[in-house]
Order: sequence, then structure tokens, then C-alpha cells
Amino acid sequence: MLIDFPNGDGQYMDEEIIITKAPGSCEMLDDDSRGRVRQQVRSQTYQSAHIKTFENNMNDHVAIGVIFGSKHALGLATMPHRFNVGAFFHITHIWAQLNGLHTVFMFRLQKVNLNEKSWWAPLGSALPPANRDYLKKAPLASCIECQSESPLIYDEGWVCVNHACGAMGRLQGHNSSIPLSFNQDWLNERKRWPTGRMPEQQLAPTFPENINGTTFTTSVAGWKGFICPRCHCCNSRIDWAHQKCIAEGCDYSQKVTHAIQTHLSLLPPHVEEVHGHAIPHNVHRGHVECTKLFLGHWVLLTYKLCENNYVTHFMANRHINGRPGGANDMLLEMQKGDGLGLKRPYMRGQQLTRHYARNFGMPYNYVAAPDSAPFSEAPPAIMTSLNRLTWAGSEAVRGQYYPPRNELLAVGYMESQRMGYHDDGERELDDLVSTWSLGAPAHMEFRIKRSHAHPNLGEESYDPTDEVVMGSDFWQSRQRLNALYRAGHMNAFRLAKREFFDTNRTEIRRLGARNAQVPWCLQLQLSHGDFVVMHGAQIHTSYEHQVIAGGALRYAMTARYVRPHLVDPSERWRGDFTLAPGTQYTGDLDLPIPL
Ligand SMILES: O=C(O)CCC(=O)C(=O)O
Ligand SMILES: [Fe+2]
Repeated sequence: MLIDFPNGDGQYMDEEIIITKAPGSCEMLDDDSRGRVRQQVRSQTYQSAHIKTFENNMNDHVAIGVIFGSKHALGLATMPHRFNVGAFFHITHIWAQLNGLHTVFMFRLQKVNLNEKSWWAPLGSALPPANRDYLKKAPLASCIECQSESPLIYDEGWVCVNHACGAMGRLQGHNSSIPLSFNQDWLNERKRWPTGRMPEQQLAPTFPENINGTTFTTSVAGWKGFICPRCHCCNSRIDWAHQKCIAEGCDYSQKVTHAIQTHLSLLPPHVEEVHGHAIPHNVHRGHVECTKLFLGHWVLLTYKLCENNYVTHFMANRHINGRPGGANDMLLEMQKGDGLGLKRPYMRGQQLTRHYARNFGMPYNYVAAPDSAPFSEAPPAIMTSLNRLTWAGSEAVRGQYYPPRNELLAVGYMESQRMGYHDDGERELDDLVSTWSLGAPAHMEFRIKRSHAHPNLGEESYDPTDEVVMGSDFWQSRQRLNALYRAGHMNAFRLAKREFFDTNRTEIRRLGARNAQVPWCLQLQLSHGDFVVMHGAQIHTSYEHQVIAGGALRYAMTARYVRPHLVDPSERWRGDFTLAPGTQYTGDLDLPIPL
């Protein structure tokens, strides 16, 4: 649990006790006196997952690890880092109170280990008492309306804290919600930790020594983060090949050497290399159509997502992958040295992506020029990938001219890493994106973007000139409806519209609900050496894709074309490259096909 409340309103913390609100039901709103602050906008419900989870933890004696953020304003010791390992706590009380008109749930947590002084205690505070009086309690009282009993929590007087009672949160005999100041007797109460033992696991596990060369380095425990052995700051592993402490003034840095993985060591159990043409395990649903083509040793599956928008999956086999400069060699190349200097980029503010990445070639939009290494300095693996990806792209769009790709994004995935739903539709890019998969397998999923899948369908606001995306809610009915409008049959259009809404009202409401998920319509099972080519602008405007990597190590090399006239002229040189004559990749089509 992270305790990081920037305004201390209604919350409390001392050396042993924390009182905090259940998360959720808040939005950032303007406040006259305080500016933009997080405010309660809905009542919380007792049935919500957050509250149930904490209730289960309380009933099942599950200790909760607490991390302190530096943003809390509760007047204890200053927090040395942005995030700080606190201690194990247990929940002693859960109760309801009013926050304006809204019901909120509150938790009181008590430190499990009461024998040791907390490191966040204010300077000069007394040592914890040797003997505790666990029987000393705040007075109890019962509600005159619901008869439920609870302690005197607030200084202002006793209030009912039963969420189901009409008198909840109101001082008995008054009809207003109360100001919040906690009763000292209640704060001083201590509940005996029922198990009598400390939690089994460590809150700040010691990082194993000598991890280099072991598979630990790419495991979740390995990449998630570490506590700096020098200054105790909580750190993520930002660099692919280093553990560096980000705390100001701390220069701790340790090289991480990963165990070398081969295409064979990354094959999932019971899966073997494919000798013949690969057998697809992709799934397409609904409106998506598939065509199949054999090209030498390749199997090409082309999925039509909508008119002029295609995803082509090139499935490789062991003969293609085993060739010099092929996927097997490339996988080893990628693991050399510093692993290409991949880093976990920041998404927004302080949040890191899960995957590691590095851009090469022409910079664009999100990639500040210095963050895109020029091709003239790129390792051979990058140029080999670019060469192959250019072939895959041109093969997928046969007959149409596309310039050679001038930008390459190398992405590395460790255990349980993924790239969540996104599109690659930046303004500077053309509509051809090719990716080469190396190492462990992955799922790649495509779905219609929410705004297109569940367009705002209201009878009054219905706009027959809106674009209808294939596969979106009621797309065929809407296409028929809009055709009547376009043909000028206004009466027929009005009647058909009325019938459409009368028939589908309930379903429209269900699909348009805030939490309605959009399912994927295409799922590709990507194996080592496969290419994926996305062709068409709507794949990025109406659709989005995600990649869920499996196994211990996977790379994706994605080539795009950045339109040079949209790049600062002084930075265009980063995308320049020349291929040595005769080295252009041609798809291994010369490989004999064994009979
Ligand atoms: O991991 C992959 O195969 C694709 C990655 C991707 O979608 C991207 O780099 O934009
Ligand atoms: Fe992408």
C-alpha cells in the first residue's frame, strides 16, 4: 500500500498508526481556495473490490506492506526519498464516514512490530513502551437508529459508522456531517497482532548476490526493482544492463550481465523448431478476413481489418532463421555488450513503461533527437534488421512504392513484460510499419479503439455522415441506415432510424457502458523470426494493438518511415544509411524447399 497523500485532509499518521481513506471515486477538480485538487465525486460502496480486499485482509490477519511517498504532509520525519519502505501494518478498523454528501470508507492501520521504534518517528520521540496495555480502549456506544456498536472515533462526539444506517456520519442529535479530529484514546488503542509472529516475507527483500549470468536478471524479481544497498532508495531497473540508483547524490551503479539465451533455450516447453511451412495458430473474429500465401519457406497470412487496411503475418521456419544474418544470429547479436543500451522509457511524468526500448535513425515526435542514435553509429544488428524489415514491408505492399525505412525502434521484453494497447500513427510516419520478432514468442492483439467500437449512439444525436468502422457496434445496420440518408430517402431514413433505436436500445446501453471492454478481433501468435507488417492509416486511427511477450527474453525490431520534411533539417542525417551493394535482403527465396 502506498501512502502518499499530498493533502492530509481526514487522514492521519504517527509512528504506529495510519488512518487513510479507501482509494477511488475521486476526480481532480478546481477548488476556490486550494486550486486543482483531488475531490470525492461519488459515494463509495461497501461491495467495491477495494473495500472487500481490505476487509478480507483484516479478517484473515494478512499484514500489509506500506510504502511512504514523500508527498504526504503529516508532519513526521522527512522522507529521504520519493518512495520509502515503511513497515508491515495490519488493519484494525474499517468504517464509513461522510465526506460532504458522499460516503467514504476509512481504514485504520497499526504497525505489526510494536517492539521496534519506527524509522520515520520524529526526532527525539520516546522509545516504544516495553509493556503494552492491550485492554485499554476508547469508549464504545450504540446507534439509536441501527443499534450497531462502535468506538468513539472523533473528538467532536460519537457518530454511527455503519454505512447502511441513515444516521451514518452525523453527530448523534445533529443533522450535519462533522469536522474530523481523531479521539486520542482511540488513536492510543493497540490491538494485539493475532498471529503473534512477524510476516514471513521481507518487506525489503535483499537482492541476491552474484546474479550475473543467471536467469534471475530477466525475471520479474530481477527487473522490477531493487533497494539501493548504499542509500536504501527504491529503484526500478531502468537500464537493460545496469542497476543504477536514481537518488540524488548517490552514484551506486552495478553492471548486470544476462545469461545468454538462444532461440532454442527460449522455445516454450514441447514446442520445436518448424522444419516445413509454419502452422498458424492465429485467431480472427467477426468482420476480419484472412488470405494465405506461401512464399518460399514463408507463410504469409494477410488479415483485412477494413478496406485498404491489412496486417500481414510472415511466419518463418528454422531454415530461414538459421541462415547467416538470420533471426538466430540476430538474437545473439542483440545480447552482446550493453544489450544495445535499451532503457525503460517514461510514459507520463514518473511512470516507466514495462518494456525496454531504444530508437535508431530519424528522430520523430516523441523521440527527442539526441535519444535517437544515428544509423552511422548503430550496431550491425540494427542495420541487418532494417534491411530485412524493408523487404517484408515491400513484399506486403507488392506493387506499391514505399521508400526504404529510415527509423528503427528496438524493444526488449523480459519476463512478463508487454506493450499495452497503442497505435503507431504519429503524424510524421507513413502508413507502413514492419516488425521483426526475435526470441521468445508473443501474442499480438488488434482491436477497434473504444471511441470507434462504441460510437456515441443516441437517437437525437445520431449523425448519418459519421464514418462507420467495420466491426464497430451495429456497423452493418448503420451502413444501411446511412446509405438511405446519402441517397436522399429522408422518410425511409427516419423510419429506419426509429426502428433501429427501438430494436437495439438495451444493447446500445449495454455496449456503451463505461466499463464495456472492446474485445480483440485479431490475435497473432508471433514466433521467433516472424514479421508483422501493418499497412494502412486506419490501423492506427480506428484500431490499436498490444503485444504480450512470453518467456524470458524477446526483442521486437520495428521499422518505420519518418517523412524527412517534418524533421528538423539539422537532425535528418541520423536517418542516413547505405547498404553495401549486393547485401539487400530478398527473403531467402533461394533456399531449396525439401521435397
Ligand atoms: O513487440 C512487438 O512485436 C511490436 C511492438 C510495437 O507495437 C511497437 O513497437 O510499436
Ligand atoms: Fe506498435
